[in-house]
Amino acid sequence: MKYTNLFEPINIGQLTIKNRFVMPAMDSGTTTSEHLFSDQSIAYFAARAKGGFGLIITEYMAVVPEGIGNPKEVGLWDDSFIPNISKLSDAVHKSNGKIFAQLHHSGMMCVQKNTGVQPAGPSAIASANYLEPVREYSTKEVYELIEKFAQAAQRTKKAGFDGVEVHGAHGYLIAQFLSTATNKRVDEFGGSYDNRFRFARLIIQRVKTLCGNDFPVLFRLSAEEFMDGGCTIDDAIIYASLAQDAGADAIHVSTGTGVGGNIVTPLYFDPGFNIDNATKIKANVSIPVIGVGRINDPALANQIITSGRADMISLGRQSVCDPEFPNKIFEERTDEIFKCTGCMQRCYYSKGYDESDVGISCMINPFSGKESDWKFINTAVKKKIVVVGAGPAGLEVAWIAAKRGHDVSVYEKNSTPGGNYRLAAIPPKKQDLAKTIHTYTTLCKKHGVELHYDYEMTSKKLNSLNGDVVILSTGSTPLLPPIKGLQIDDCIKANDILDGTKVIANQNVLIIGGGLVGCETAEFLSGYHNNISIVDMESQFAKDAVKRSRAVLMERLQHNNVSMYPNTKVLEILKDGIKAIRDDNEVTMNGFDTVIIALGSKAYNPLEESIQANEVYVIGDAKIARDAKAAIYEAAKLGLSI
Ligand SMILES: Cc1cc2nc3c(=O)[nH]c(=O)nc-3n(C[C@H](O)[C@H](O)[C@H](O)COP(=O)(O)O)c2cc1C
Ligand code: SF4
Repeated sequence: MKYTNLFEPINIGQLTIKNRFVMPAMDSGTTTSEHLFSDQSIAYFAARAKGGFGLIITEYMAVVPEGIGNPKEVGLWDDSFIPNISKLSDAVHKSNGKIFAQLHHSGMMCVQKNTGVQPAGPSAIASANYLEPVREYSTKEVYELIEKFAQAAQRTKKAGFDGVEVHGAHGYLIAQFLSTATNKRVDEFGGSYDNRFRFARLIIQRVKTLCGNDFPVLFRLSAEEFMDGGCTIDDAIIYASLAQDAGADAIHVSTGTGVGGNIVTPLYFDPGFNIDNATKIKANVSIPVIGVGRINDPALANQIITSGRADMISLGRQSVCDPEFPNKIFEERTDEIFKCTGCMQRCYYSKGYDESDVGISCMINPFSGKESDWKFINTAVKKKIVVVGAGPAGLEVAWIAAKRGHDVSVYEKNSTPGGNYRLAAIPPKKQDLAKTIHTYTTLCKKHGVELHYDYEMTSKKLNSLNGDVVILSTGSTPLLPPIKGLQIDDCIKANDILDGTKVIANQNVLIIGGGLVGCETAEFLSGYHNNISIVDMESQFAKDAVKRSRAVLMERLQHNNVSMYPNTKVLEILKDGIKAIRDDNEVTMNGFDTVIIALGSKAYNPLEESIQANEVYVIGDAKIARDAKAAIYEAAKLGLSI
């Protein structure tokens, strides 16, 4: 499908951007304690420009040292930063991309341990996140800050940047001035829309004065702040018009604040959820409007641009997940797109897999964030590689090894690839996980991997295949601990529900195990008019889920009237319920039609002992049952090293 409208050039002020794809500001996690971009940060941004993004916006950059929100935030407060940031603009320009710097000050969201000084903001109101006393900026200081913003912009211009984005979103300093929740000033910077906008207006105007009218200025704002007394879309429409009047060349419509949340939204928010807000703003201004928020699909991107709902689309996590998203669309290789699932597991809550795995990356594409480090090097010795199991780990290692020139075959016992990861796509709102598997199999086919399904591997068959290398990625099976009364052969497991083997409707259901699988199975079953209860011996349900996703999942379970019983250790499974210990008391819970087991999984690795190949690797859950993020990372590293 040719999505030609996405590749129409557009002007921001007098600057022409080659297409409609924007990479928004995102902390790369690889800047230095000297407040500089590292070689990896530069390689990371350059890869997105090379992948086709017409406009790259840097992660937020501090206009004054006391405004940093992140201890390693890149600085713009004096000229010494110019050589370092020039390297970034050069790298982006090499691929014909344009680069804007995001000008930032955290205001009341600063913390003293990072800045060394007491946080200050429009009013002496503490951030509910950090609970540190906040000082109110004097009127004189506000005027001084305006000058600092403009001087920072001027430095980016000297460093070859094509424009700046004034960060008026997400509850940082400028947004704090805009928000009725945080601006209670009685001088000319508070009390009315015009006054609350004065700080932003004077920054935009002063940037134009110092940098020239032809130096583009984007204004980013949050369409909704999701906090009591915070800005709503109606406020944002007014501020967007005021930004246009002040001389801004485009509006970037984001959402959320550090306190109200939803700057980065979990998978439960639908793709493109914020575009209606961009459209409302677009109806009230004549400058270009950029929309953002879980845009992860070519057809959706195209629809937004073609229908005129926004002028440009900004892809945060999708650009983390696949730096080549625009090029793959242009070259009609959409099946090869790594589609962001919204899981937040490796980009926002960036927990590396090992000590070398630092900075932003992606669960399904661990090459992201490794631009200066991981390379595909063709193999000098072509090996015959046999992979057993077509879950994400097996498929990932297969396509990477094949791309490097090995002869790779994958054998899968089921008729479809994906293993348990495929089942993880079944609960509501998790459909995008299915595309991960589709992408991996597409890449396998592209690089000549032979895929065999409905193939029950045995040691005899495996040895007769004579692989030089055998990779066992046979996944995991449900954990069934020896609980009294548990019928190992007959019990219903969460996977039986998710794979469609068992259909449970209009019943009283008890789920034993409140991990992510148990909770998501509860949500799935709620759609079949069941009355669900979950028990878990831990005090917290879905405790391993990322914070934001977990919070929304809990809200959704409450909305579905799922009853949750923490601190409940099952002693015995009865015909219609359980006997358990809760808070040192024995309790009986009965009257259930169905009891479902969701107690985790254990490695499934039946073949390792009898293999005769020289090189044998066990990866993913087959080694230790863990999450997909670890399995995929491990598989990618192996694929690059065989
Ligand atoms: C790791 C990470 C860091 C971010 N840092 C910034 C930032 O420095 N400035 C900013 O305006 N937005 C920041 N954002 C928000 C993104 O620009 C974007 O608005 C958000 O991720 C929603 O878009 P998406 O759903 O396409 O990811 C960040 C997002 C992520 C995931
Ligand atoms: S880790 Fe998850 S949310 Fe983040 S970019 Fe990758 S798929 Fe998207």
